[in-house]
Amino acid sequence: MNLYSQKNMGIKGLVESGYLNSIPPEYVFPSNLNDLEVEEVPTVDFSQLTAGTPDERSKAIQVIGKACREWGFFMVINHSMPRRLMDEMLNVGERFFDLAEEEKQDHAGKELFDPIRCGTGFNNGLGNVFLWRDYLKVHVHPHFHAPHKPADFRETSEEYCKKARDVAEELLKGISKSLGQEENYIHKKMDVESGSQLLVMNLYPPCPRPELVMGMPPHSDHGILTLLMQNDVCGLQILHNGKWVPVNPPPYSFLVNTGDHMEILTNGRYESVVHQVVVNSNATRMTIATGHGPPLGAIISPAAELVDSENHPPKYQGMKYRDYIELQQTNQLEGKSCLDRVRI
Ligand SMILES: O=C(O)CCC(=O)C(=O)O
Ligand SMILES: [Fe+2]
Repeated sequence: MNLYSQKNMGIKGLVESGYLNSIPPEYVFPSNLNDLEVEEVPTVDFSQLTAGTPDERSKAIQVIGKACREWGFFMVINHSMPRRLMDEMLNVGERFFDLAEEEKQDHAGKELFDPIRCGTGFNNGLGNVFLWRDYLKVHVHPHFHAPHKPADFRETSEEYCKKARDVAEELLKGISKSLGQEENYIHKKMDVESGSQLLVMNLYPPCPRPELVMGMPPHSDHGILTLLMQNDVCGLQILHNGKWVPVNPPPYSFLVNTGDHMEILTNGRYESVVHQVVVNSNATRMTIATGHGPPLGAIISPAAELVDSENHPPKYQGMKYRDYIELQQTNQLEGKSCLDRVRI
């Protein structure tokens, strides 16, 4: 089988084809798994943030602020997304990846900003290493899109994405407060109302030699905030104080992280954090992320309120969000190398 047909088939197709006697060399990824550290990622109780007593609310805001300063990642429990909907979303995602290759090809291999794009996670064709991951990416805000198959994808994902926005907006209020600003501060600065929202479904099939491959290489997310849920299979690792920390989120929680545009807006107070995905030999992992960002045409610079020319001069220059995404996605993903391009 040649590389071309592997790319067309996706990693799921390759794994299920029965051709996989050994790991094709294009998938072998240099290992960085020597420094694993077990640590507890902070947890935010969403119900205390949104419906708690004033005391509970201010404690929740403190937890968020500390998590953003020290981790850039936190788990969210007791949130407003119905469990039923999380199950339905995983189920419809699974059925999307189960579609015949020809049906998925309707959405495959198109341009970066096409509303619906699916494919297999080779490193944008630039690097030589392929990733052990198939994906579907759908632009769901300000204009909603959905693949036409499975038939219930549209209805389920529309409800899910809307409710994910609600959760993200409440968290952004808490984050704004934790910065000492009024609750709609980030909302206004980033024009979240007409902001972009991207739905990403990731499928990581089992791999006979998981230590040789990578689900997703170390990277930071380009937007403001990412909300991630997974089936019951773990694999995400966060780079924290120089060590990789594996994350075990409780069932039905969200794993939330701040992206590069949060770092830019807050002038580095809340940094985006590098994370990666490893795979395993016995179970398929599926994750569903919604990435929340400013409008594609917006240029975000460090906020005047968070800059002071003496102690905190601006650290980043503004770049149109669309150009930033393009820069990140058309270069080989490597840690925070994209953010370095706008660093002053
Ligand atoms: O699948 C995961 O656990 C993380 C995915 C991710 O980092 C991303 O989609 O940016
Ligand atoms: Fe990510």
